Amino acid sequence: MVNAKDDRKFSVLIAGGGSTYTPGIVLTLLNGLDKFPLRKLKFYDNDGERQKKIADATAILIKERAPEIEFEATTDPKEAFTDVDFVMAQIRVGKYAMRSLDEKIPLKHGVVGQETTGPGGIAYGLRSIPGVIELVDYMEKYSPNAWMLNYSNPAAIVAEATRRLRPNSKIINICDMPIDIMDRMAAIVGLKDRNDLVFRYYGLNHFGWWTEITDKQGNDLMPQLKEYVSKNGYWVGGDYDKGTEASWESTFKKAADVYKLDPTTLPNTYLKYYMYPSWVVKHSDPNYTRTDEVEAHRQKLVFGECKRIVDNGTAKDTDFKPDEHSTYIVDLCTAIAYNTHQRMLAIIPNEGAISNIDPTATVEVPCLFGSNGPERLSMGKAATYQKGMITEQNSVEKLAVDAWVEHSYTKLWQAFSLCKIVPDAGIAKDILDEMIVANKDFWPELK
Ligand SMILES: NC(=O)c1ccc[n+]([C@@H]2O[C@H](COP(=O)([O-])OP(=O)(O)OC[C@H]3O[C@@H](n4cnc5c(N)ncnc54)[C@H](O)[C@@H]3O)[C@@H](O)[C@H]2O)c1
Ligand SMILES: O=P(O)(O)OC[C@H]1O[C@H](O[C@H]2[C@H](O)[C@@H](O)[C@@H](O)O[C@@H]2CO)[C@H](O)[C@@H](O)[C@@H]1O
Ligand SMILES: [Mn+2]
Repeated sequence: MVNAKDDRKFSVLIAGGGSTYTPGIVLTLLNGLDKFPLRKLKFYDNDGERQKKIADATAILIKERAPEIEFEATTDPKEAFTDVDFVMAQIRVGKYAMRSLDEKIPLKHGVVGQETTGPGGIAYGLRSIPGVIELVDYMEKYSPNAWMLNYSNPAAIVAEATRRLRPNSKIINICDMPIDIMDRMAAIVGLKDRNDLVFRYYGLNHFGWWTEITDKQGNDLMPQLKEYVSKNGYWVGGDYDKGTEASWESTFKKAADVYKLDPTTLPNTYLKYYMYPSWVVKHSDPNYTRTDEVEAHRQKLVFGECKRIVDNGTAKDTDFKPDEHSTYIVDLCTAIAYNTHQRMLAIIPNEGAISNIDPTATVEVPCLFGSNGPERLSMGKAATYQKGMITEQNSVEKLAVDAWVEHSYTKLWQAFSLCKIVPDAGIAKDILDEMIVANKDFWPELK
C-alpha cells in the first residue's frame, strides 16, 4: 500500500501498444492501482491499425474500472513520449512475418530456427537495434526523467547495443523467462510464487543458471528442486499448466536433460537450444514453426477477445488477466517509483558482477531496484563450463552489434559461425546470404 503522505500518480507509456502482451499489462496495472497509482496510460505503436484493436478494448476496460485514468493511443512519438514517467517497451521490428523467416531460413539449412537464439536471434537483433534506440531517443527528448523497462527482444543484443550506443540512458532490459521458471520452482516446493524465493543466478539473457535458491527463512531448496527437475524439468502439470501450449510443455520438460550437464546448478530453459540443437531440429517442422503457432493461438486469442469486448461494449466478463510477464514489469516500475530495493533480475553491463567475465559483457544478474535504477549484486566466479559458454555467446552478441555499427559483412559472418548451434562457417554463410535478402528493408547494407 502506498504511503499516505505520498500522493504521486504515474504516467505510463506502453511502446508496442499493439503487442499481444499489452492486455495483460493493462489488467495488472488496473488491479494494482493501490500499489502503483496511475494518472495516465498511453499506447504508442507504428502500426496504428493493429494498436487500435487493443486500444479500443482498453478504453472500455478503463472506463469501467478506473475512469479517472486518462487514456490515449497514438502513432505520434511526440504525443506518446511527452509527460511520461515509465515507458514499457515491447516492440517487434518486422513483426511476425520476419520472425517466421528468422525461424524458417536456418531450419532449411538444418540449423535451429528460433526467435532469440542462433542466426534467427541475430537477424532479429539487427532489426531491433535501431527500433529500440529510436524509442530511447524519443524518451530522452520528450521525457528525460523517465525510465524505460524494455522487453523488446532479443534482449541480449538490444542490451549490448544500448550499453554501447546509449551508455547513459535510463533503459533497463528485462526478461520474463527466469520469472516464469521461478514461479514454477515455487509451485514445485509448495510456496505461493517467486516472491517467496531468494536466489542467486548468473549468465547472459536466455543463457543463465541458478546457483542458490532458498526460502525466506534461508532453508536450502536446491536439493528438492534438483530432484524434481532431474525427472520432470520445470513441468508442473495439473491446473498449473492448464492452457500451456505443447511446444512450451516440451521446453519445460527438456530442462531435465539440460540440468544433467551441470547438476550443481539449475538451468534456464533456453539452454536447450545450445546443448541439444540436433534434437531441437529433429523436433521442428521447417514449414510450421513457433510463429505459426503464436499466430494461430496467442495472437488469435488476444485480438479475438479485444473484438469481443468492443462488440459487446463491456469488459466486465473478460478473461484477460495478469501473468508473470505483466506482473514483473509492473513490479519493477513500482520498485523504482518507491525506492524499495527489491531484488530482481536485469540484463546489465557486467562491471564485475561475474568476477571472471569481461566487465564489458552484458549479463543477467540479480539487482536491487531503487529510484536510481538497478544496483547489481556480485555473483562471484563463473565455473569453467559456464565461463566457456558465456564467453563464446557474449562474443557472438558483441560481433552482431559490431556488424550493425560498422555495416560489416565479415563481423556478421563471424557472429553466425561462432554461434555454438551453427556447425560450420559454410552453413553460416549460406544462412547469412539468405537473411541479407530477407532483411533488406531492415538491415544496413553490409560491406
Ligand atoms: N524479454 C522477454 O522476456 C520477452 C517476453 C515476451 C515478449 N517479448 C518481446 O516483446 C515483444 C512483443 O512481442 P509480441 O509477440 O507481443 O509481438 P507483437 O508483434 O504482437 O507486438 C509488437 C508490436 O510492436 C509494434 N512495432 C514494431 N516495430 C515498431 C517500432 N519500430 N516502433 C513502434 N512499434 C513497433 C508492432 O506494430 C506490434 O504491434 C517482442 O519483441 C517479443 O520478443 C520479450
Ligand atoms: O514463442 P512465444 O512468443 O510464445 O514466446 C517467446 C518468449 O518466451 C519467453 O517468454 C515466455 C514466458 O517465459 C512464458 O512463461 C510465458 O509468460 O510466455 C512468455 C512468452 O510466450 C521469453 O522470455 C521471451 O523472451 C520470448 O519472447
Ligand atoms: Mn526473455
